[in-house]
Amino acid sequence: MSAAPAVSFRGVGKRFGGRTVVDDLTFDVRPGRIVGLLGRNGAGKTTSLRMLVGLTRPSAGEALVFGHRYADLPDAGRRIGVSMDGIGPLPGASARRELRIWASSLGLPASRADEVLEIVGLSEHAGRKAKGYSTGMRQRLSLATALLADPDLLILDEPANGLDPDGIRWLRDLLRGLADRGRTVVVSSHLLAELEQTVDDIVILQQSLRFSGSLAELTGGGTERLEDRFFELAGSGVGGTHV
Ligand SMILES: Nc1ncnc2c1ncn2[C@@H]1O[C@H](COP(=O)(O)OP(=O)(O)OP(=O)(O)O)[C@@H](O)[C@H]1O
Repeated sequence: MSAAPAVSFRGVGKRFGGRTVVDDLTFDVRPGRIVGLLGRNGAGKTTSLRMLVGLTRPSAGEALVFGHRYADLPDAGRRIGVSMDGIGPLPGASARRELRIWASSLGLPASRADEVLEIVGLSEHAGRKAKGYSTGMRQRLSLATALLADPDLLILDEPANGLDPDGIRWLRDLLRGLADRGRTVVVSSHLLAELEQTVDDIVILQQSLRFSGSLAELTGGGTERLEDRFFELAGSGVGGTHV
């Protein structure tokens, strides 16, 4: 397939102070794929996603969405949906009101707020203040925000955190449905078993790139477990010998 990549990291590096936290990261994400970004705590996943959406400036290389830096991509706010800590509606008003404000800033009709609340299963709680939401409900609200403009590319940092088993299953179906409609999803997660059931492709990051390719390629067509391959490629952890 010759479609231009939805996401390209080209020699991306990031240093904070004198410390390198992302080193020479290069990989592409093809449109219509669900890609799992995998790495231990502190591996540089969030930093990499933040560089992709222009929230952190790379120290080297470039992180591109649809061939452009985020800041230079026309209509970036509508083409790219982001669910990440620190991005999303402020929790002061009701979820519906916050989403309506967000929709308006994207040039979308207010009715879109109720549509995405329905999609993420929050319709019943739409009138409640988001600051009273549970962790899982906040996660759903963050996803609702990312989905508002029905974007071409979704960038989701740990979207399964706080979701119950029903929520995790729902998220999996949601992501698959989006990919079936040609959308691209980049999702970071620690939940290896969950990722194994959800993604097409895997990127393993441990400061530098350890693997980029299809899940099938990584697991020998399912003959090896993702968890085993992860430990082989990411090296031994610093937090102990048991998982
Ligand atoms: N603004 C910052 N200033 C200094 N160091 C930072 C900053 N942001 C991140 N770091 C450091 O960069 C490294 C990578 O952090 P990052 O949040 O990208 O990792 P992660 O893979 O997302 O981890 P986790 O799975 O724990 O969320 C960490 O050592 C972190 O402390």
